[in-house]
Amino acid sequence: SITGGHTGPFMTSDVNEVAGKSFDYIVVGGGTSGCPLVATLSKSYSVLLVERGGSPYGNHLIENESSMGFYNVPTNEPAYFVEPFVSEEGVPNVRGRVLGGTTAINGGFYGRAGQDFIEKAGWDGELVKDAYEWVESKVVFKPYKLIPWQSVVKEAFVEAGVTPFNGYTLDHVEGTKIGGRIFDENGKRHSAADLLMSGDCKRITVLLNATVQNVIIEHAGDGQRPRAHGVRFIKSHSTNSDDVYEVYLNQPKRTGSWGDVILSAGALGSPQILMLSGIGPHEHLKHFNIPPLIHTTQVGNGIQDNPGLAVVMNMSQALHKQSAGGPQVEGVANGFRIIIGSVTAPISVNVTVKGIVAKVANPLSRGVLRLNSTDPKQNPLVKFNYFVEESDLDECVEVARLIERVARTKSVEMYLGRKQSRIVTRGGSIKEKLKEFCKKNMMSYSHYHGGCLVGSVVDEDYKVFGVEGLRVIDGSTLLDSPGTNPMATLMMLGRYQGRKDAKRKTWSQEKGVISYKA
Ligand SMILES: Cc1cc2nc3c(=O)[nH]c(=O)nc-3n(C[C@H](O)[C@H](O)[C@H](O)COP(=O)(O)OP(=O)(O)OC[C@H]3O[C@@H](n4cnc5c(N)ncnc54)[C@H](O)[C@@H]3O)c2cc1C
Repeated sequence: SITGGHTGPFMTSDVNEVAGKSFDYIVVGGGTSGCPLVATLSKSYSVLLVERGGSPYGNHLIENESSMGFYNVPTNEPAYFVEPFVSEEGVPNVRGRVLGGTTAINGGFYGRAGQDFIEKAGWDGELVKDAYEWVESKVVFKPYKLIPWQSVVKEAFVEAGVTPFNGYTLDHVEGTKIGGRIFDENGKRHSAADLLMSGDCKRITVLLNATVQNVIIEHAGDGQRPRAHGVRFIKSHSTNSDDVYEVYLNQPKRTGSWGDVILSAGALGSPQILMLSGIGPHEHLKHFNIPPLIHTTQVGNGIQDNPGLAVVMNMSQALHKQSAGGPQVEGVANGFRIIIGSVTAPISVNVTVKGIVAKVANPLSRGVLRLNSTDPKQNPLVKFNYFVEESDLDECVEVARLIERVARTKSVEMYLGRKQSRIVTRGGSIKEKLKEFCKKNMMSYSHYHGGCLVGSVVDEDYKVFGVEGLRVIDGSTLLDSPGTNPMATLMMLGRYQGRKDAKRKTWSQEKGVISYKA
């Protein structure tokens, strides 16, 4: 079933069940931040969630840890739950296209952001703690036991100097740790979609397989700021792009107050929808004949990705047989500047490879996102500008050195039965050579974020500057990488902002509402 047998919210792919109706809130994108946000808002308001993908439930490629990574086979099939994209510098990447968003396709490793990140974001520490705990009580699990490769890298990280060993912890602490994960002891994935079940299901409507094209924004005409009134969407899998549907926000009686349209469509999706709604650089929008509404060069700016490296282990055939699995152990090294982990990834049925992967935790290079087309189903153009800041390349050299140190530890040698040959420093250990190695072999760690930065595109309440009733809550708003893996903090953010809204608005208690009609 669409909810995997859970008693969940009403879910439909039938646009006619939703078109023309109105809700207190409309959330666009049922991903990492969107699902906890909807669940939380539903305690006080009626909420529509519009998601371009389908349901994750019953899909064994999503649900089973042992299938993890099979989806990495690039496909341009439009209904597939993994959407590939390639940055303008030619680096391949993926994004989730399914309820649960990227938590339905990711490695599932869960770790909170550090205190300094929370403080810099200006969030309320107590509310943040409550929000993390809420998420953790529902979808986060302590590894039942470490799989062999994870036990080996745990020892190897410590041997390579990633110390101390911190045991099991969800905190962002220096050294080696066993972290949380969204796979339970049976290897079943619990994506952000599961969080919807914790909402008031009677007040949640989930529209699947519907792609939002733009936000409906109207000028009041009396000197007031323009206001979001609803969204326009199309069927994700229809070839007839002329069929456009609308859905609206409620306006409570007697108050001038409205709910919001909230974009939670991720670092690629949210800036794209803002531009398609006329909010962005005017020259760029003009090029696509999009009626400009608010001129801001900031939308799409500041997008970032963490460059990383991966080394695949040279090993015997017998070891190839272990089933695939997500990371359980992570190292926080070089004064929080490097994150190191490992994977067991499938390359075909019954054959997996083992690798060590690491990323530059806080890159300084920033890129830009622009439209490719007015079709919301097309990926926008993204340029991350990897290594445009020389210091990121210097950090990548340290990443390379650390990976090689780990790969050549006794712990790894004993397990694999052979010493790993030099990979990174084969061409010489001179820094310039290592920089070349990094440029040639860098990969994305898929922790990309930014594009609707707090302070530039949205204010500290995540409201889009210049428009009433429009907000963005997802990875596109992050000013910096949380350093560690971002999923925990983005699920927390959805919960956190939902709770802040419950405090901010009391109008929902009113019975009567009048619906806005275009
Ligand atoms: C392969 C991979 C492995 C990763 N591993 C980890 C890990 O182990 N641990 C970790 O912490 N992080 C990991 N990450 C990163 C993490 O998963 C993401 O940073 C995070 O999930 C992004 O959350 P988000 O809410 O910003 O976007 P998403 O979760 O991607 O949500 C966006 C949602 O919006 C929908 N959407 C987009 N456009 C539209 C539209 N126009 N209309 C309707 N719906 C729309 C999408 O389908 C999607 O469901 C990984 C990422 C990848 C790609």
